[in-house]
Amino acid sequence: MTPPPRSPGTTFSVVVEDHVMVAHSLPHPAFGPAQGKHGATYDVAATFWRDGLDATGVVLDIGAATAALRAVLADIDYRDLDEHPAFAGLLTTTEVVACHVAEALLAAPALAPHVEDLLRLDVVLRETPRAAAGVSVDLVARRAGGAA
Ligand SMILES: Nc1nc2c(c(=O)[nH]1)N=C([C@H](O)[C@H](O)COP(=O)(O)OP(=O)(O)OP(=O)(O)O)CN2
Repeated sequence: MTPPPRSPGTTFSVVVEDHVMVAHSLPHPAFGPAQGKHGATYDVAATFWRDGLDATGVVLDIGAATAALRAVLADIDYRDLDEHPAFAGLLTTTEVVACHVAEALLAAPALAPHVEDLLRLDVVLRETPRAAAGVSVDLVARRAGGAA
C-alpha cells in the first residue's frame, strides 16, 4: 500500500490533547493577583504537521503521540513549577510552559523517529475557556540551523 498522492500545498496534521494541573506564581509586576501562588489547569493540545504522509498513511501514530504527551505532562502534573528544575529562573507563563512541553515532546524517544519528517509542532495551553497561549516550532528552520 502507498499513501494517497499529495496535492501541492497540502499539509497534514495530528492533534492530541490532554490536561495538566500545576501550582506556580508569576512574581513580576506585569501580573496582578497571579504574582502569588495559585493553581492552574491547562488543556493542552499538541499539533504535529507533516508534508505528506508516511508509508502507512499517517503523520505519526496517534497512540504514540498521546502517550508521549502524557509522559511529558506527567513530569509537571501536580507539581509546583516554582520548584521544578526545568523552570529555574523563568517566569512560568503559559507560553513558557508550552515551550517546555514542545521541547520535551521533540525529545521524547518514542517520537524521535518521526521528528525528522515533521514540518512543525504547535503546542497550545488553554488556561481559561476564553484564553490560550502557545508556541509553534518550525522544524524545517531548525534542521536548517535557523533555530536560536
Ligand atoms: N501572555 C500571557 N499573559 C498572561 C499570562 C500568561 O501566561 N501569558 N498569565 C497570566 C496569569 O497567569 C493569569 O492568567 C491572570 O493573572 P492576573 O494576575 O490577573 O494577571 P494580569 O496580567 O491579567 O493582571 P491584572 O493586573 O489583574 O490585569 C496573565 N497574563
